[in-house]
Amino acid sequence: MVKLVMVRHGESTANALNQYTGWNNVGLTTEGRVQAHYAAKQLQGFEFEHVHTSVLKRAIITAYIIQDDLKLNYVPITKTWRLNERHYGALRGQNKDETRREFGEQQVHLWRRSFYSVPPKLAHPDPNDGPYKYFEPRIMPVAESLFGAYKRIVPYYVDHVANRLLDGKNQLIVAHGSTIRALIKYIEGISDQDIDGVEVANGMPLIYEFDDRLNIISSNRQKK
Ligand SMILES: O=C(O)[C@@H](CO)OP(=O)(O)O
Repeated sequence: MVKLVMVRHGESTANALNQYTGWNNVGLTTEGRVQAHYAAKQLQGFEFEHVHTSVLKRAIITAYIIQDDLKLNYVPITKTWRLNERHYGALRGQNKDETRREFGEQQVHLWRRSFYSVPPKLAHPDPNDGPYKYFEPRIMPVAESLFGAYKRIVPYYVDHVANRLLDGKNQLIVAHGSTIRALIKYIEGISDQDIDGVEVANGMPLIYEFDDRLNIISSNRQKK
């Protein structure tokens, strides 16, 4: 039996302001740090061979807090743009309630939770500097549906996480709401329609136990 644990970062400053975040690189609130420590507390005794996170600091800081609390700072960590949150395009930085008033509840729900809906696009991609400067410019999105994010997330999971699980080594992913929704969809084989109802809370470890062919033996995911 091998375990995969996925944790959404603790509350970010943008979460606290009810803003769309996506690839905006915001930090954790005090409450977010508390949630990261709480996640570690839930994972006492869990040992993992590798940590996977995004290049966004809210996830990286959460991962470091968990590693530190579990005294597993030495475990290798990979930071990859492929595990970044879904890119929210021109919605990023906007208040979610204000967009509900402007565009209606239904449109906002589609942007936030449907598999194929693409949020309004940026006129131009951001410059690919900072964490993205060694990647070819075409990786920079102007907006992503969950499907768009899924297409870049799942290949990373297959090549860098599933192979290690198949080798019997526990893995920890510390990432984002939509990144983890995409992975839940892939791992559980959830339909394009039903992924709409899947939510991921900040700092609550999602634990899967697999057999040696990566069939799910158990999971603590609460289903509606
Ligand atoms: O703003 C975001 O990037 C995400 C996660 O916080 O929000 P939503 O729940 O709307 O996908």
